[in-house]
Amino acid sequence: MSLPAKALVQAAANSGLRAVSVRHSSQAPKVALLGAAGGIGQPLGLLLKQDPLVAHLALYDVVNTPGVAADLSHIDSNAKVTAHTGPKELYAAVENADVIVIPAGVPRKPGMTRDDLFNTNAGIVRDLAAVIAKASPKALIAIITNPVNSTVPIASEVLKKAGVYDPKRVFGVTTLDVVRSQAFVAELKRLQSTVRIHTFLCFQGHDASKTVVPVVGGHAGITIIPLLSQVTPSTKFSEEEIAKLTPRIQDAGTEVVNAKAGAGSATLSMALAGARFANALVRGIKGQKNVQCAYVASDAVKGVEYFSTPVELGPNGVEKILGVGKVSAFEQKLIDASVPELNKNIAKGVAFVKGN
Ligand SMILES: NC(=O)C1=CN([C@@H]2O[C@H](COP(=O)(O)OP(=O)(O)OC[C@H]3O[C@@H](n4cnc5c(N)ncnc54)[C@H](O)[C@@H]3O)[C@@H](O)[C@H]2O)C=CC1
Ligand SMILES: O=C([O-])CC(=O)C(=O)O
Repeated sequence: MSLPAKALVQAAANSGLRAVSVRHSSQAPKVALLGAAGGIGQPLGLLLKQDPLVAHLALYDVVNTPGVAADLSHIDSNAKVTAHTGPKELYAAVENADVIVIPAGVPRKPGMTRDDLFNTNAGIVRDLAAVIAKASPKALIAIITNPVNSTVPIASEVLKKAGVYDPKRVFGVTTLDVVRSQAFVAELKRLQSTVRIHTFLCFQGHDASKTVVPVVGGHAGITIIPLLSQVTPSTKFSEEEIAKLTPRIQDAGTEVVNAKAGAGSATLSMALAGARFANALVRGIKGQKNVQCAYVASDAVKGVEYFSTPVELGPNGVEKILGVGKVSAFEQKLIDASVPELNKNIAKGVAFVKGN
């Protein structure tokens, strides 16, 4: 691995990419969660309620918010919980928010692609972004709603139309791809390094909580590109392992959709990933710079306007786009193949807003 790439991954590890920080400051961050009563929203609300950095958790949904808020408000952590239901209460939910996390929208069923959600979810994200543009134009916006490759351009276009767009403040959440990659790599390498001493099995090697895998590109199919050449601790993979792991990571969302057999898509792992990313944004706001992979407006890769890479987060959102670093020939091919697919997804999102 090249030195800059190594430094980048090390920086990610050191920056607390994985850990929930417990440092307090005098600021009192407000986090608004839109889609709070859903499959992701409820466990994500639970995790955010327990994040010591969150002072106010504003829960918004079109249904069932009061029950979720009453339930969460009985947890003995410091975050104040407020409930906001229906479009009339959206403004109050997002007003003065530092971070807005959006898992509002429908999930996939078996046989669907993420793009099949576009017709329903594009309008949801557009309408939420329009209110955010008025009520909280400086908030950092973390979009979970699929298809992320298109919903991020949709929100961005709405903010542009309103004259308040700041490319450093709009994020597509790709943390689940990172979380999964870290889980799968650690599992594979832990199994490989299990040794038998007499009758005991001794586990050596990869600790999932210390494995760091950058994932770049976007958040659908071939646009999800795990950089296995940049794993830390430094890890060797055979060509066969790379050929198996890469599509497993790309199709991991579908693996969950199929296993849930019509009952939705990933919710629990996504809640963890969303909470980790929201915590990183809040830490950045508080001046604790840290590195995360996220799908943002980016010039990291030629010919495409939005791309996920490791980015440094700080008080104003994206402080620095760290790029893809040194990649293998295999990974470069995947990056090249992702560009036309991403451009299609981005153009569809942009046209949705401009045509309206
Ligand atoms: N970025 C990622 O890695 C992932 C993204 N997702 C996506 O997250 C989204 C949500 O998934 P789930 O929570 O499982 O779905 P869900 O159907 O369980 O929950 C969605 C919630 O959004 C609410 N909602 C619908 N329209 C709304 C609006 N206009 N304003 C506010 N809330 C609204 C619903 O009432 C519901 O409570 C889906 O689009 C799914 O594809 C899911 C997993 C991973
Ligand atoms: O696969 C889906 O539809 C939900 C999702 O984005 C994921 O789990 O990565």
